[in-house]
Amino acid sequence: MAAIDKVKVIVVGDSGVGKSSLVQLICHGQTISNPSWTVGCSVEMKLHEYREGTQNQKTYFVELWDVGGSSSHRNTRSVFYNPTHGIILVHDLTNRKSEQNLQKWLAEVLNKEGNSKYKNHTFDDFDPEQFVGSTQIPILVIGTKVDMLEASRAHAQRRSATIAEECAADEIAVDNTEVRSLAAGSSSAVKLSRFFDKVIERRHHGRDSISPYVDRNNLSGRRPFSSPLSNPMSPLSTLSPLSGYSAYSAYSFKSAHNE
Ligand SMILES: Nc1nc2c(ncn2[C@@H]2O[C@H](COP(=O)(O)OP(=O)(O)OP(=O)(O)O)[C@@H](O)[C@H]2O)c(=O)[nH]1
Ligand SMILES: [Mg+2]
Repeated sequence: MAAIDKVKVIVVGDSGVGKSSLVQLICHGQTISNPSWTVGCSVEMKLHEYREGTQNQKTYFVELWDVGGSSSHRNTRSVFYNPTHGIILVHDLTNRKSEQNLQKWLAEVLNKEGNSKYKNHTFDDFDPEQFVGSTQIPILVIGTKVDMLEASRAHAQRRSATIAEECAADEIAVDNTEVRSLAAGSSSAVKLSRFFDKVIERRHHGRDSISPYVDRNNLSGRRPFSSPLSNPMSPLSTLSPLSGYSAYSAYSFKSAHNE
């Protein structure tokens, strides 16, 4: 059986916004009642049908790298960013600061993704519009805790332009405590699937792969990163490619969530 190609999507956002809950929902269609906070990074896998229903349909692995949002790990988490094939920016709809901080998260990932152009940018002078088109890294913005948002506040939240508008990225709002938030056929599920298709398109079918963000290692045709799956020593390598979902915490140390 031919190996299944994969892509790597980075999931970032402030601590407590709901990244791990979201990744569990995306990869396993389950909610987590009492998630522990993520120290380091936790990698979850999902099988995705690229261009489903067309003659180009093909199965890919999507690796979701759920990066712990705690600021105390800011200096070490950059190891998880290179390479990056797609970025999911997560904020808490009841916490406007968490949305404002998405600019910081985007700059952090893109800086560490090896693009010197933004190396010296401080967070304050970061302008996401510079990234539209030039990055080509597909971005998806996800607002969580929509269940906790009163209708009136939802309107208020939309006063200023959002990072999704500035980056011309798709945006979805979810309640991670409800499995039906990403029910098949829902607009959120369709946007998520379209985002994964874009990531795969650019990574495996890209026309101009010499973009500033191309995986450096891949210029020589080598595998862009040693995903746990490709490393025979990794517990993941024992996975049957047919397994629909698999959970693997590559770097996280689970501890009680200090709620
Ligand atoms: N009501 C509600 N609670 C949520 C939602 N998403 C996450 N939570 C809760 O928010 C808290 C934090 O969720 P996590 O998924 O651990 O957040 P995180 O972004 O992974 O946090 P770090 O690992 O510290 O970066 C938990 O108590 C979750 O149960 C949501 O959509 N609605
Ligand atoms: Mg987490």
